[in-house]
Amino acid sequence: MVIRGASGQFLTGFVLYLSMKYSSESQQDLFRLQGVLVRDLFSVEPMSIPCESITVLQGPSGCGKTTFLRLLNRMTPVEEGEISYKGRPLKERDPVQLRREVVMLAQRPVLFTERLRDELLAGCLLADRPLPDDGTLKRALKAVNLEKSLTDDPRRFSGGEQQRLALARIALMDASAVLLDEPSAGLDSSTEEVIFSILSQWAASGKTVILATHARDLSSLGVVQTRIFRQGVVS
Ligand SMILES: Nc1ncnc2c1ncn2[C@@H]1O[C@H](COP(=O)(O)OP(=O)(O)OP(=O)(O)O)[C@@H](O)[C@H]1O
Repeated sequence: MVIRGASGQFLTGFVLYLSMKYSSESQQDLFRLQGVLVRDLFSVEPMSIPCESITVLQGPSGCGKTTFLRLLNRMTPVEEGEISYKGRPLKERDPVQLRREVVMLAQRPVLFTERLRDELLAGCLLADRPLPDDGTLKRALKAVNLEKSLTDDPRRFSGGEQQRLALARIALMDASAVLLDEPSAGLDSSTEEVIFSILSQWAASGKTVILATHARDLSSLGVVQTRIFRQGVVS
């Protein structure tokens, strides 16, 4: 009786340990970085990026923020160290599928078409998702505070409007993580605030947001973890 009880307790403890380990690696942390070193540019202290969080990358121009973002969707290969995504090595992931889940928004939004409707659908086509109807597209525009007709030409939009269009396009893709390279660069502070509060809503609704920014006021982003590039080390 005693022996069975003891072994039962051990087994329960062991299973509990395994399930905690599994859940901490695959559910709570979307990315884990260990021993990552990029050329002579920077090294990364061991870090994790939790699911449904906002991580802000800060540092002077040229320190490697864009390069860091590109590591996370395999646009830049990891040469030293290891990055895991959802508990599995990133290098084992199919890059095309990975970039449907971990979507990157470049510093200047790339426009593919001459009609707002097609522009919004372009993300879904890339992500191989069913195409939403006009009602869904209009709701996505409303969520980013963009009052435009679906037949408008996005090439005539202002920089801030194009940036919000790019956010709506990403929202429709239903990505698990979004990498943003200075999403408010060159925009006024009220547009920056709108963009940051959209990112905050994304994190609250289940997306993981990682952005490089020079912005000083991060209050409209809500709770963030900040990673600073200093003297070749990201900590
Ligand atoms: N593919 C590449 N091969 C070699 N060097 C590169 C490559 N891409 C960028 N670099 C260099 O790596 C350094 C870091 O560039 P990166 O764009 O990551 O910096 P950043 O912190 O995002 O800068 P900024 O704030 O100005 O956008 C720069 O010196 C850049 O010239």
